[in-house]
Amino acid sequence: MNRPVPDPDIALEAHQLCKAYGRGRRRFVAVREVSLTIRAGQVLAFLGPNGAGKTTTIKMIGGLIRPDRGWVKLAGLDPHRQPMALRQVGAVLEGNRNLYWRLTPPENLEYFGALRQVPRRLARQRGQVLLEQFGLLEKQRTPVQKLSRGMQQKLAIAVALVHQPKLLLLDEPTLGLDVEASETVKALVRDIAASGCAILLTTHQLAVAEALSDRVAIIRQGQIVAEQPTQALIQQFSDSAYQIRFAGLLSDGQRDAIAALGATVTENRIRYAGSPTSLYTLLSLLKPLPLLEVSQHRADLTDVFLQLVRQPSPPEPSTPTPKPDD
Ligand SMILES: Nc1ncnc2c1ncn2[C@@H]1O[C@H](COP(=O)(O)OP(=O)(O)OP(=O)(O)O)[C@@H](O)[C@H]1O
Repeated sequence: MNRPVPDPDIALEAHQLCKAYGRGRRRFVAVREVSLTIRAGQVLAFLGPNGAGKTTTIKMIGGLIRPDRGWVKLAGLDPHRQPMALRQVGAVLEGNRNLYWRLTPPENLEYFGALRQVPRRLARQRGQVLLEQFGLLEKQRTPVQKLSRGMQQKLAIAVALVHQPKLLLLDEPTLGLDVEASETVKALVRDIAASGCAILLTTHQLAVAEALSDRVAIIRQGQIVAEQPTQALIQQFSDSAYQIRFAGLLSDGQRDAIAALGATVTENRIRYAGSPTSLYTLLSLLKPLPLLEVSQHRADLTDVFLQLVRQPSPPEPSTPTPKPDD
């Protein structure tokens, strides 16, 4: 049988990953049948409450822990069987852990490049390009420990890119940064994706996830409960009804005419779920009362997230068979 040819556009494919910790009565299933796909240039926000299974999933993707069941492909290679697969991935997982504090930015880029088998000269060249792109050229001679937190974060991301991975794992990229540094890092993340690198973003900062992601996957108690394009998911949770706020008192005639259009009046508010065209008819019925607001409720990712993670618990599926090395 012919082997399927890997799709060069797919940077990450995780298929039905399962992982349990502990044994016997202490056995705990942390991740159940999690599947994720990220294409080149896409940003997937992987969200979930504390303890939902994000880190466990990411460790399986990064080849750090072996799944009990399921498989991972990084640009078509399995990180648990083909060590070359790990060259396809860059990671900024725990703050500034991937930096040497006594070394300068170019020395860090060269050192970590060498660890990833990038020839020294090439690492130096790429390092200069990255330092320029990330606005760090003027700090070339400053050891990392003397850089600001925002600069350290930018450098950590640059270091994760020096071997030109196809997938970047990015954990809380803007945590602890001020507004300006956050905006700079967000712009860089967009540039990295635009250059074709796929990004798996984990964060509890849902506004950042909403601003950066093309797709969102939400995990809860080890299971994916939503996986969709970000804007489509938000739209699904948004209310298309109009809210109209006015001042003054409605006459009985106005009330009847408004009710006849299917709108409901509560004190000085009207809720109207009809067509945008007949909205104008409704607004003209309010004349001459002053209009204070006409709006539509649009959900944000926080509304979506809270609704999804507060739903009643999913049913317990059968757990995977424990492995001897658990
Ligand atoms: N080495 C381990 N041994 C036993 N249980 C573990 C281990 N690592 C994680 N767990 C448990 O697995 C579950 C998932 O943990 P995980 O770290 O993957 O969650 P998370 O979504 O990354 O959480 P957070 O947002 O708090 O970082 C938790 O209940 C955690 O206690």
